[in-house]
Amino acid sequence: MMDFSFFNPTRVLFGRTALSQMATFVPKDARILVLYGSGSVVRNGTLKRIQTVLDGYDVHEFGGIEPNPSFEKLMGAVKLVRKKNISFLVAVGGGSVIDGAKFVAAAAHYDGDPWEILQTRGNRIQSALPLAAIPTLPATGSEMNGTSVITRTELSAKRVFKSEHVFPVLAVLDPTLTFTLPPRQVANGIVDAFVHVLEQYLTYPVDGPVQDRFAEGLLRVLLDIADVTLAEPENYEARASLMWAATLALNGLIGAGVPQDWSSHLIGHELTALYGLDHARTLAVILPAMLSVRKSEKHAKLLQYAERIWNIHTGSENERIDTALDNTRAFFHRLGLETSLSNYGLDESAVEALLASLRETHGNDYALGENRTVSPELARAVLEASL
Ligand SMILES: NC(=O)c1ccc[n+]([C@@H]2O[C@H](COP(=O)([O-])OP(=O)(O)OC[C@H]3O[C@@H](n4cnc5c(N)ncnc54)[C@H](O)[C@@H]3O)[C@@H](O)[C@H]2O)c1
Repeated sequence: MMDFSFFNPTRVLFGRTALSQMATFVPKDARILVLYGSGSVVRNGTLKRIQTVLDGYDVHEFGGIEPNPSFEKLMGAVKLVRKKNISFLVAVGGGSVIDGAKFVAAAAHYDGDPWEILQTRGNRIQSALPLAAIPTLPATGSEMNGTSVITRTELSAKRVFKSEHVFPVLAVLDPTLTFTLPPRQVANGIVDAFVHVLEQYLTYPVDGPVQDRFAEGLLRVLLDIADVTLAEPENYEARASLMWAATLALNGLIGAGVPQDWSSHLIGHELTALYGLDHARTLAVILPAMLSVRKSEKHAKLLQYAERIWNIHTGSENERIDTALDNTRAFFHRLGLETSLSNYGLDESAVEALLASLRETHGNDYALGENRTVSPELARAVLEASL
C-alpha cells in the first residue's frame, strides 16, 4: 500500500429523516443562500421542504445553475453573496449545483480574479464559506469531496479545482429526493459512480487489499441494483444503496493509498466542453477505449476485475480481459448509454478538435494517468479507438 494522507470533514446525515435534522447543524445566526438548478426542486416540492426546515433563518435564493455549471452564471451568485453578506450556503441539486456552490463558496472569499481559482486548480484558496450539500442525483460524490468542475462557456473550457476548504460541512442524503429523477439521469448516475471506482481501481497492484475490496464491493452493488433502481424509482432500498455507493465512490476513501488514473475523466471533460455531452456519457465512450488501448499497462488489475467483478475464470488471460471489457460496454448499453463517438454524430474532425482542446487545457507535452503515459499520441489512439 502507498503512503497517504486522508482528510474528510463532511458530516453525513442519511435517510428519510435527514432533511428534518439538518437545522441542528446550521449556525443559528446564519444568513443563508440556497442555490439550486433549472427548477426540478421547485416543481417537485424539495425547495419548499428546505424552506420549511430553515424557517426562522434569514434565507435568500439563487436558482438557474445549469448542468455543467458556468463561471458566468455563478459570478451572479458571488455578487449576491457579497451584497447580502451571506454566511452559509445550501446547495440542493445534482453535482452541477453542488460544484457550482463550491466555486461560489471559494470565490466569495477570494481576493483577485475568481477565474484564477480554476487556472490554479484551487491551490490559492485560503478559505471559503461553509456549505451544506443536499444531493438530488446520486452520481458525482461532490457532496462529500473537495472537488468542483466549472465551465467557462465563452472559452469552451471545463476546468477542475480542488481544495480542502470547499468540502461541504454537511451532506444531507435523503434517497427519496431522487425518486423524481428521469431514467436518463439515474443511468448517468450509475455509470458515473461505476467509472469513479474504476479510475481508482484499474491501475496497477500496490498490495492494497482493503482498497481493492472496497472498490469491488461498490462495483458489485452498482451492478446489483442498477436494473431495480431504474425499473422501480421509488424502491427506497435500491435508491439508498445507489446513493451511498455514489458518495463512497468519490469521497477519497477508496483512492487513499492506491494509484489513480482519471485520464478518461479529463478527456471526457473536453467532450462535454466542446459538444455538450452529459458527463457520464463521455465516460461511457472514453473509458472502454482507454482500457482497451492500455490493456497491457493495466493487465494485472484488468485480470482481477475480470475475475472478481465478472466471474470470468476460463480462457487465456487476454480473452478474460477482453470479455470483461465487452461486459463493461454491454452494461453501459443496457443502461441506455452509447460507447462510441459516432453514435453521437462525431467523426475524425472531432478527434482533432478534442486533441487541440486537451493541449489547450494541459499544455503541449501533457502526460496523464497513473503512470503519466497518456501523452497526446496516446490520447489520439484512445479517441480513434472510441470512434
Ligand atoms: N465534484 C466532483 O467530484 C464531480 C465528480 C464527477 C462529476 N462532476 C461534475 O458534475 C456535473 C454533473 O452532475 P450530475 O451528473 O449530478 O448532473 P447535473 O447536476 O448536471 O444534473 C443533471 C440534470 O438532472 C436534473 N435533476 C437533478 N436532480 C433531479 C431530481 N431529483 N429530479 C429531477 N431532475 C433532477 C437537473 O435539473 C439537471 O437537468 C458535471 O459538471 C461533472 O463534470 C463533479
